[in-house]
Amino acid sequence: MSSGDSKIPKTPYAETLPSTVDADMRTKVPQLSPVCALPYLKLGLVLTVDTPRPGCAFNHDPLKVHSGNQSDSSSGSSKKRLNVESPSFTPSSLPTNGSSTPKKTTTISPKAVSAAPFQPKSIASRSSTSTSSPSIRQEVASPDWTTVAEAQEFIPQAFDTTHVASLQANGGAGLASTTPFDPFAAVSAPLSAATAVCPVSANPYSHDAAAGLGGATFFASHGGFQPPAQYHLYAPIGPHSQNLLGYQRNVHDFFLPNDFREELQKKAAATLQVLPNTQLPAQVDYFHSLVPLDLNHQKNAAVFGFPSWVYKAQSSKDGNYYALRRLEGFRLTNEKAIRSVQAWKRVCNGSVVTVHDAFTSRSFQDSSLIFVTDYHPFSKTLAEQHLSTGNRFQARHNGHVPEQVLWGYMTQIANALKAIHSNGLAARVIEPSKILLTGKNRIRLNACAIMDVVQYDTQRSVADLQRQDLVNFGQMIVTLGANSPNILHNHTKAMEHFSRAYSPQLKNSVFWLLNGMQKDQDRNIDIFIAGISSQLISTFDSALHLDDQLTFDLGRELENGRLVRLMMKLNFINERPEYEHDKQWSENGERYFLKIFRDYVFHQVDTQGEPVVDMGHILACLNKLDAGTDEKITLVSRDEQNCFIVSYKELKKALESSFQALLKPTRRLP
Ligand SMILES: Nc1ncnc2c1ncn2[C@@H]1O[C@H](COP(=O)(O)OP(=O)(O)OP(=O)(O)O)[C@@H](O)[C@H]1O
Repeated sequence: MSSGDSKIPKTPYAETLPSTVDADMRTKVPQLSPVCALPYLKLGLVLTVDTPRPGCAFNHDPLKVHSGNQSDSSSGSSKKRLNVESPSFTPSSLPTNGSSTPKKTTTISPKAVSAAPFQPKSIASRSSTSTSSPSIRQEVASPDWTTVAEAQEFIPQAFDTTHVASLQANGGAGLASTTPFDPFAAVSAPLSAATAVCPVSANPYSHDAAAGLGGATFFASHGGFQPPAQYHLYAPIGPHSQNLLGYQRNVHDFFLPNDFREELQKKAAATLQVLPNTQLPAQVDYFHSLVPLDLNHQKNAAVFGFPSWVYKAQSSKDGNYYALRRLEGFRLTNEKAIRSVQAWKRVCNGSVVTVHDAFTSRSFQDSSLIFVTDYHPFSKTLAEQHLSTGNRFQARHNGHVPEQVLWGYMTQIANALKAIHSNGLAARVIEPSKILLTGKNRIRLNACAIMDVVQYDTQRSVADLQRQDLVNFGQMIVTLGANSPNILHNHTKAMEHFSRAYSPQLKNSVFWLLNGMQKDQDRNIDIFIAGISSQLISTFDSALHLDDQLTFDLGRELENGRLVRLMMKLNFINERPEYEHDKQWSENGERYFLKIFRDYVFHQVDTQGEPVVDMGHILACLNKLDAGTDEKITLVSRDEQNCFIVSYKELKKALESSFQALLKPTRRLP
């Protein structure tokens, strides 16, 4: 226990919880009177028992935590306090935790035992022969996978092995068997989609013709035993804490990780930020509450030909927040120019900042062009991150950009360009100050659509502009790789630096992009994407890992919302002043139980009369209430003159009926 204590991270909830709570989640387990013991159903704890007084007060001793099968030979005093006749709680689905102590499995009703066990149909035929299987648990836990081995071999539907063979036979131009495919080293033949298509093969996981419907039949009800949902039992989802035993949890298991929570809160704060006494217009078309996002006041017309300013603003149409980019002093001469934004609204891609609208405005006492895009709170540009422009992040981030980070950026920009080019558009601005970093290594192409309006009359074709995108893309990577905004002024030096600092594959890819305008071979974003496919896979894998992590984090929060709703209900009911100073409402009947139950949950005191602040107790009690368990607790009135023994099941019933009574328009007390 003591070795684990030092590893407990600091509480992220210091502002909402006393500092003792965090460590207490694992170590402070109070001792309870026999009837009010065992509140740790959710935490999987079995407690020592003490009976100091009838009020269910905690006799607080942080070191008295025991599993049901642990013996504490070191503490004679704790043994004395142990009342062996007290019922010990054993969660029905809790693993034995390495203990050899046999567990009783009497929680399933006789009806349930006779019910058919759940089996995927694909293995049903095999296991149906083994009718001598002794228990449900064994059947479910050890399906016979030999049946799966007998199934037809899985072949992805859009992939044909003959395709690989034909490529290899074809001089290895497309796919070499030993060396990785690099289209930038030599002229490459793009993979033909037609050759990649093969007849649809059978899916071994489907068990009938309807399986093509997304496996819906697999999950359909099997009509047998449906175990009741046990929301109050928290299943551990990896990654797991190393220093905790199976029955232990700490407070971090129930909430988002600290840094993630902090990041989200900063984003929320940035979104809600307002600027009082500002000189900015109160209203710009249908936007209000403008907050400038630029880091300095220097006018810079280098990118668009007009000085540009960025503001956060709230829409009065839908109440959402947007980023407004204002081009100062722009005069619209051709109505068609601004209509080109319509095509950009259709570009919906995770690597592009979505464009919503564009209009001219005189709200700034001049003629301005305003672009409305998604607002990404707390973001910064790649220039701010890597090139020491701006001032917030200067010197802190201005180091060598690791190769994997550059590859990550390249795959995301490639993704953006793929979406833009396939919509018949060109980005036209790809440079570090116009790429937003909205999360860790997560970037989005910003300021799209603007050049299509301000340089509407360009004579260049879309194909030409798309090839120019490739060149701009390459230049941006070289600039980032050199950590210098002006490196491109000396082209040879830039290339030398890049070749020294990065792998040949990265260098070849970038050189290929830089030659985008050359007509020696076909160059477009699709060919580029095919060439960096191995990097795409590694970026994809990272994205999957992140997805797993977020799902895990979400799982931690999942039940918290349920508990908050429960607490809301309790507080709706308890101590309503409109009923004759509360007496008629809560001093009688079932609502009286709820009232003193609230004391039992939140207002425990120890033998010295000191408040017990233990979140584990609260979580356990509320979960049992929500589940309506049969466990009984003793509730003692505040004057200690009355004592009630009620089960959580009864309390749950009381909670529901009282809440329903509140919802009735003309409430009549039952
Ligand atoms: N859609 C957006 N959501 C959130 N913040 C944004 C958005 N667009 C821009 N910003 C922020 O606004 C600030 C100014 O952006 P801008 O594109 O003008 O960069 P800049 O470095 O000022 O470039 P320039 O010198 O060309 O004006 C940056 O800090 C950027 O992070």
